Amino acid sequence: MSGRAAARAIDALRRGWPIRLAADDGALRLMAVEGADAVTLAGFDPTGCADILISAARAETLKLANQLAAADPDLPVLVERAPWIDADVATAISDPVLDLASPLKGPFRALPLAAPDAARAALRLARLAGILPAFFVTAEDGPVEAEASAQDVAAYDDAVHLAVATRARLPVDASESAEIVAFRSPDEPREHVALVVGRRDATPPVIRIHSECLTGDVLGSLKCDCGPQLHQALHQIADARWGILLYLRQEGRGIGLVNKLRAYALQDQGFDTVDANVRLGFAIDARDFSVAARMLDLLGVREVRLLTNNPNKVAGLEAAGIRVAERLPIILPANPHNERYLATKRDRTGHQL
Ligand SMILES: Nc1nc2c(ncn2[C@@H]2O[C@H](COP(=O)(O)OP(=O)(O)OP(=O)(O)O)[C@@H](O)[C@H]2O)c(=O)[nH]1
Ligand SMILES: [Zn+2]
Repeated sequence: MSGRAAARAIDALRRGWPIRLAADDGALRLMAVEGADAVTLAGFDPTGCADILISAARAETLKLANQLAAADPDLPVLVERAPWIDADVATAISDPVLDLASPLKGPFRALPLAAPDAARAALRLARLAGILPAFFVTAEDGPVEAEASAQDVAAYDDAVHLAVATRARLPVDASESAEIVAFRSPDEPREHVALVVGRRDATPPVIRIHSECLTGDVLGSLKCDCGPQLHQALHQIADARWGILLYLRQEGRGIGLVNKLRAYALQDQGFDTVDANVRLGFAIDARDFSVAARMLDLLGVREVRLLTNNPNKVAGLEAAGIRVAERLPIILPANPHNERYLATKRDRTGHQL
């Protein structure tokens, strides 16, 4: 297993280069649909017969999902490459944001999937690369820029590889007595940080697990509650005896900034935050809280008082071996732009608001 192989495959996909992805059930030669054009597609697939691999949810929107009585409703779907499907049509097939502007023609035909495990790994790789989960696929051989296996993909963002990179004193607005600790893993580029506030003692710290939200944390977006929650959490932590803010680089609940902004574009079309993620072909929440548990472990913390309204965060942390002695709510007033978002969190993802 090699995180490095997965890192190379992710890099290649983001650049529009072909890769080979192998699993126990077979191998696929893949190129991302995102960013492909007539020239790159002809280079990848000179005979024009590469099929298109998409998520089950996207296949459902395209009325394709029930063509194959699949035992597993989450299995990716292979779309046959009809002669009229060029790079532009493939782009429209892969990107639900374009549905209103360019209604899809069809009819599309689903093909049996020869290597389901490799297909699943491909979709996971797309999420890690922050691209749309859609690929041109050929089963036969051809040139590739990188090769990885499903095991490489699974190992890539395993929290076990995280280690403390460095630490320094960092006085902040909420507390002058704070230390920042940065974490790195060898192959995965996202650098997570912890801010340890106050004087450590034997009591469980008050902690907040905050997932990066560029729009909310930096730009003051009113679409979510992230920015105000971050600042409120820092103050609640500073008011406690001691505490820790974990800042995880899991933007957009783990789908990356660009895909989150695609979800926002779908929300502009009327979908809520849950349906927007699903329509894009991602899980409702793709975050991995074992990262938070690993960071706490490296800080020598086994038991916490967790600031959250999200029962899945409590469950995720406990499943990863951290005892949650208490859940502390963190509730802020809504504004007209995030009212629906907060209602969706309450009604569809079990947030206790
Ligand atoms: N995909 C997606 N991500 C979003 C959206 N709005 C906010 N986010 C992301 O949601 C994450 C913030 O969630 P959190 O506040 O940590 O967690 P939570 O699940 O709301 O739970 P709490 O602890 O109760 O706040 C950040 O990564 C945001 O970028 C959205 O509409 N779509
Ligand atoms: Zn946000």
